Amino acid sequence: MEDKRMAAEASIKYIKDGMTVGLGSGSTVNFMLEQLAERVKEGLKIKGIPSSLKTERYAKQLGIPLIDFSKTTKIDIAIDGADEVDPNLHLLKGGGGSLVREKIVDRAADKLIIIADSSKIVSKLGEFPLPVEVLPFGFEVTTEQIAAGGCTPVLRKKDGQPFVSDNGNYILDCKFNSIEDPLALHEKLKCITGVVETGLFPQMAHKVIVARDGRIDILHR
Ligand SMILES: O=C(CO)[C@H](O)[C@H](O)COP(=O)(O)O
Repeated sequence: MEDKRMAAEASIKYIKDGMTVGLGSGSTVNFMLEQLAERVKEGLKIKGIPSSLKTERYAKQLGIPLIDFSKTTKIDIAIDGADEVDPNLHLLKGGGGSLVREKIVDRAADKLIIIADSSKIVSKLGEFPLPVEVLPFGFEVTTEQIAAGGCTPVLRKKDGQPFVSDNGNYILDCKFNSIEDPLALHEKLKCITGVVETGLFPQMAHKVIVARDGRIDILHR
């Protein structure tokens, strides 16, 4: 937890006065929100665009000013977490189930900074089951088609019921073990009707701030 907090703190210096800031999701991002709220109290002027309802609620509770995404398409910087980061800075995300909105916000940003502890750094993506958001309609068929690609999709559940994303969809956690080509796999999955989005974020991160045993490393693409 301390490393997540450190990585979060190291990202704050990239947020400058006047910026529109994409706010990712997850426990590491929550540390960033807490520190950002402190800067806002000290006078930093920013507008946040949250990437999930959870982040929106927490940012509001902390007093971070938000702007309606329908009012702007320009995001200066986005700060987000990740479940896995490979040596090319390709990301696997969506452990918290917010991958679609995260991808929209992160892609819209001029710069995407990922904050993580060292447990997220891997040589190959895929040990963490890949979250794939699918439409509830016909999801059994979609599941079969995804499984034919060489993985075991498991419908994410919460309190015994299917987990429902902020967009009203289901999440399939797909264990691939090792993903050779993240971009190719993403494109293949996106061709399946019923797949809304995958948790693969290839070629998106500009910087990854990693904290390991109290030390910060910055990885660049
Ligand atoms: O992609 C995400 C949510 O959909 C998160 O960024 C990812 O799961 C990392 O979470 P945490 O910071 O809690 O380890």
